Order: sequence, then structure tokens, then C-alpha cells
Amino acid sequence: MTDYSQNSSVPEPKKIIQLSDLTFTYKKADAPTLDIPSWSVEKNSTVFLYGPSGSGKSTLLNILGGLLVPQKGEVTILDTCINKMRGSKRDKFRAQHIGMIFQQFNLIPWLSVKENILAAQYFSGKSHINQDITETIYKLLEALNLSQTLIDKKTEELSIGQQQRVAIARALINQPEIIIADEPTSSLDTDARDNFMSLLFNVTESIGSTLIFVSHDKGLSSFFNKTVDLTSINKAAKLAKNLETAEANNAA
Ligand SMILES: Nc1ncnc2c1ncn2[C@@H]1O[C@H](COP(=O)(O)OP(=O)(O)OP(=O)(O)O)[C@@H](O)[C@H]1O
Repeated sequence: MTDYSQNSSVPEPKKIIQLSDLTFTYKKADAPTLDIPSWSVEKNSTVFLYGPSGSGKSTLLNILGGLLVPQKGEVTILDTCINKMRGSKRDKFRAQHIGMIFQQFNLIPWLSVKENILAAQYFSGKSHINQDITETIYKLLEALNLSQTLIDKKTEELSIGQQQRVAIARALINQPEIIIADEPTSSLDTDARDNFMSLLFNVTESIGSTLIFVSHDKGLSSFFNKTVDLTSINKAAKLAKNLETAEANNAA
């Protein structure tokens, strides 16, 4: 009898990020901040990552972006183990494949909007490929509802909301496969926040990226197709949480 079970099985979704056996401890800290036996993210998913303050969310994002390197374990992004790379190679890998949006935007204040965005393209080593970069920047600004008249303005002369959009444009200029955002909405009011979220989702979808997003604002989780509590994957945070609860119970 023919066995059709293999043919009918649905293929495994492609993992774009895989962590295994990861431990990260800050210098001088006496315990690890992250201890993650295993975690993966599927391609094209949108992940809302939350957890208590100090549970290691920013640390994890910095590891995914290759800004921090774990002492132990493997960080595999797009089938490449990034924590074994040399620093300069990892920087280039990040510039080519990962767009990062930080709470503080990390724009260079004395450079113009265009120069800030071009800097990201320069670091990716792609600047020679795209001759028509100004046109691409204009399109991106338009998609982000940012007036084209701002393109030559210094970013320090922009409002917070405008700076945030420039930070998104900079994260997206290289059409990264992965977008990592760390509390990008924390300084926005509700209307600006919702506006920002729809823009981010529109552009993420249009370039087919995978999004990892950290926020304390649980109300945002409905935008995402996956919600992850960091304490459920990070044994170190779970341990810290249990100790806190035990201390609170003892004090009561
Ligand atoms: N550069 C650093 N050196 C030493 N310890 C650090 C450093 N950065 C963070 N930590 C510690 O690591 C732990 C996790 O910090 P992290 O910023 O990743 O948490 P978080 O979940 O993002 O917190 P929050 O929600 O408050 O932003 C905290 O105990 C913090 O004090």
C-alpha cells in the first residue's frame, strides 16, 4: 500500500531566527540576564515581545541585532550563525539584513534626514548598487507620511514624531528581512502611536519583512500575529521573577 502521509504533510514554516542554548551575562553581573534553551521566529511573522522591566528584552534585541554577543550558544539568523562572526562582518550583516528602530531613534542630529538614511545604506555596502537612491528615499518618506521638503533638514530640527519616521526610513532603506523595534512608541500619544503602528505594518508587509517588536504597552499586541512573554523562554528571568515573588511574600 502506498504511504501518502509524507506527501500530504504540510512543510515546516521557515525559521528566520533560531536561538539555541543561549546564555548572556553582563560584565561584572553575578548572574546571567538571558538563559534561553531554545527559541525561533518564523519568516514573515510579526512578534510582540513583552516581559517585566529588567527581564532582558532589550538585551535579547541587541543580541538578535548582533550588537551584543552571548558567551554561550548559537544565534542563527537567515541560516547564518552570527555570534561566531568577526565584529566587522557582523556589523555588515546587520546593515544588510536587519533594520533596528530604537526608543531614542539614534539619529545623528547634525546630519540631514537624507544623510542619516544614506548612512545606513553606506554601512550595508550597497551604496554603489542603487543609483537612484534619492528617488527611493522620497518614496519611503512618502509612505511614512513625511514631507519631502524635510529631506535636507538636520534631524535635530525635527519634531519627535518626524524623527521617529526618519528612524523607520533609515531602518527600512536596505529592505531588511528582519525589523527589530525596541519600545518605539513609548514617547507617542495614542493617535500618533496608532498611526505609527499602521505605517510600520504597511511598510513591513510591503517589503515582506519579519518584525520583532518590544513594548510595555500590551494594548499593541493585537496588531501582531504572535505574542511572546520573555519570562516563558528565558530561564534567567523566570528565576528572577520567582525570587522577587518569594521576597515579596517574605516581606508581607
Ligand atoms: N550595559 C549593561 N551592563 C550591565 N547590566 C545591564 C546593562 N544593560 C542592562 N543591564 C541589566 O540587564 C538586565 C536586563 O536589562 P534589559 O534592558 O535587557 O531589560 P528590559 O526587559 O529591556 O527592561 P525594560 O523593560 O526596563 O527596558 C537588567 O537587570 C539590567 O539592569
